[in-house]
Amino acid sequence: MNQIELKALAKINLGLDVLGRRENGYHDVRMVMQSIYLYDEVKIAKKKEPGITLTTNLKFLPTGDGNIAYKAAQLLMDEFDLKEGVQITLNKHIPVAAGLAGGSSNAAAVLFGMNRLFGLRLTQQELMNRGVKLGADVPYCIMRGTVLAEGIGEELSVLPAMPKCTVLIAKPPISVSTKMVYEALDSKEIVEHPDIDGILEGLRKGDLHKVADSMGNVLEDVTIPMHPVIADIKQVMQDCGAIGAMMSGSGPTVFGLFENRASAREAQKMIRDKGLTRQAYVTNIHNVRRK
Ligand SMILES: C[C@](O)(CO)[C@H](O)COP(=O)(O)OP(=O)(O)OC[C@H]1O[C@@H](n2ccc(N)nc2=O)[C@H](O)[C@@H]1O
Ligand SMILES: Nc1ncnc2c1ncn2[C@@H]1O[C@H](COP(=O)(O)OP(=O)(O)OP(=O)(O)O)[C@@H](O)[C@H]1O
Repeated sequence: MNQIELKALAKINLGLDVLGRRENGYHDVRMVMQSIYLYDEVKIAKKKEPGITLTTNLKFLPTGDGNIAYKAAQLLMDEFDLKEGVQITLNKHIPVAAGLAGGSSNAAAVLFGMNRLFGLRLTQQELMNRGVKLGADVPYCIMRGTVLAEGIGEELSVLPAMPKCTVLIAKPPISVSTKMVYEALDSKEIVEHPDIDGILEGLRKGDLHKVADSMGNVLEDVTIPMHPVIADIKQVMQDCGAIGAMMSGSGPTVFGLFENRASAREAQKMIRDKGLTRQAYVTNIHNVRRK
């Protein structure tokens, strides 16, 4: 095998609770993660010359070790003393710095792909142990599907699959720093914790409405006051019949869950017409899980 092509899926957080802060600044979380059918195309090809070269369709992204996909390749190359080099091609469709784990998912695809390409025989857990060194969302992006994530996001338990529905993603044209959002949370009191157990119960019963009614994200309390457009987008989604609408991760992307695809399209159009953002996409829950 000389090359491998992979889909690096985006994630949304159906629930995101923060339980405490660790001495190193990271936070203990309790999150319900879900893959969606919005993806970057990641191609990894062996090349004779040693080293890593990376190209991407987004000119503003770093192509050296500032790119998390490059870092992932470097990690395996150093550990296994690989003599051949790799050419990584990223065709990005997932919005950047959005709360959709785009970079983490690219890194996960590189770890998974290089394990195959070079016959490294690492188990999924061994890949995830390496992934967490690159970012807290990387282990989940290796596993995918509907998952409870605890610890800093790396302790994963598989959940019953999320019932199928249409997902509208809308990313306002602002960038949010995940580090800054978690830091800002430290100076706030968390008044209401999201009902993560309610989401788990909804998933066990296969009850989409129970899941949607229980959704919550404590990081909204930090990001929304800074960027009220997030609340405006949620409102449009709700007005158009979303059964749930919430910010994903540290934001600023908002996702809406719809039972009816036409309503999702209507919300997409209204979000664009109101000038809230052009980056609005209709997609689906995607329950494929890597084993
Ligand atoms: C917001 C989420 O995307 C929700 O899934 C994740 O919790 C963040 O995952 P991520 O971006 O892969 O996180 P990392 O790249 O490891 O960390 C970025 C920054 O977020 C903060 N961070 C991240 C994860 C965590 N459990 N606690 C934190 O406080 C840290 O300040 C860190 O410097
Ligand atoms: N392969 C990559 N894809 C996207 N961004 C990357 C990549 N490599 C490095 N970056 C940098 O990482 C930063 C965060 O990008 P990313 O799209 O992963 O954020 P995110 O969606 O908020 O992720 P998360 O939900 O895991 O916090 C950007 O500022 C970007 O410059």
